[in-house]
Amino acid sequence: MTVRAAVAGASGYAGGEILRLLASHPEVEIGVLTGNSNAGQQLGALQPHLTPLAERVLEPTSADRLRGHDVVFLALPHGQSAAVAEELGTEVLLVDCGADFRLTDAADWERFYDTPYAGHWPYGLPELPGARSSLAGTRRIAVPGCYPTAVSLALFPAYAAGLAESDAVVVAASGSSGAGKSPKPHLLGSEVMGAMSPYGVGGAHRHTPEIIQNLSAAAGERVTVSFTPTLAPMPRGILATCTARARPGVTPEALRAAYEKTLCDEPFVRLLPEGRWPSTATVYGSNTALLQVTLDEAAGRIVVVSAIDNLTKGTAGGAVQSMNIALGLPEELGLSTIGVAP
Ligand SMILES: NC(=O)C1=CN([C@@H]2O[C@H](COP(=O)(O)OP(=O)(O)OC[C@H]3O[C@@H](n4cnc5c(N)ncnc54)[C@H](OP(=O)(O)O)[C@@H]3O)[C@@H](O)[C@H]2O)C=CC1
Ligand SMILES: CC(=O)N[C@@H](CCC(=O)OP(=O)(O)O)C(=O)O
Repeated sequence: MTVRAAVAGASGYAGGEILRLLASHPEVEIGVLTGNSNAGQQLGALQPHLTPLAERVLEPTSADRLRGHDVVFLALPHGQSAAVAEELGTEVLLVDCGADFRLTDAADWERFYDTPYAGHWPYGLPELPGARSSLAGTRRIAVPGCYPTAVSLALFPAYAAGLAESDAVVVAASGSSGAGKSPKPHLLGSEVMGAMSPYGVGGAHRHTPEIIQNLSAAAGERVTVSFTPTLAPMPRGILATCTARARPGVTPEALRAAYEKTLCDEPFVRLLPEGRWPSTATVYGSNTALLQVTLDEAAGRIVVVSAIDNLTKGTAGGAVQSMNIALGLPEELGLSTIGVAP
């Protein structure tokens, strides 16, 4: 099978990472690439690491240009995908890396985003209970946010096994590429280098309802989440430290056994051997989520640390993994679990 794929937002970080993966996907042929302010430019001027595609020219983003492909990846700012989706028929598989179709509750959307609620699509985190069956054969995929990927993979096994009380506390650090390529004052090199800074504190970050949605579905009851994101002086990576009160009687052995049982067949989630802890460097450029879990018996809390590359498993890798499932291809095709070191 040859799958012809277009990428809208090819000049951005997410679009660039999608192209890095598609360029070595054995079943994909790369079709039209679009941008906005950079339309008309050669890709080589914007994404110089994508050498085989350097001479490709970006077209303006429009449904007409994206039509006629088997798959269209949308790596556009929030609020831009719905209009494109409406114009493209259901014969094309649309994979949206933005937030537009992630939330099932319109009220959550309206609280955190400033465009009208567009609806929800099958959610592209295949590891969550029931996700693979909703992705198989679908023509619409909502790729999760990068923090929700790291946090949901860390905590869903504890909730699905009924081991955690329904309030979680998460502190996560992200590399600066999570904020996209367009210039922002707090992302100037001199502001980011040498500092860790919190933002979106106190329930204000828009990923909070998405994390709650995922953990509540796994738990079968409403889970509350206190989520504190921080910006770290690195280009890529998320390290999420996630804790929840353990249910009475939970032992370290039962906790570990639940994680082993839930994750043992997952190609892209790896529970590390006891005593080893994840780090962002290890997953750089790979589609792997690394996890470690322990029980802090004195505090009565489950502690899970997860590391992902925000652009790979946190966006483009998750998008390609979900595309593979939707098209009936082997889930691991075109995706590497091998990182880059040092
Ligand atoms: N960065 C990350 O870690 C993650 C990003 N995402 C999501 O992926 C999407 C893209 O993010 P990211 O790549 O980081 O952002 P960037 O700012 O790096 O890229 C944005 C892209 O969208 C294009 N664009 C901007 N405005 C418009 C518009 N009005 N109409 C059409 N195209 C437009 C830009 O084109 P041009 O440059 O030509 O102006 C560029 O190609 C976002 O929805 C983001 O939330 C999801 C998970 C993680
Ligand atoms: C460091 C940084 O700024 N990260 C981004 C999250 C990136 C991501 O996953 O987000 P989307 O929901 O935009 O797809 C943020 O906190 O807004």
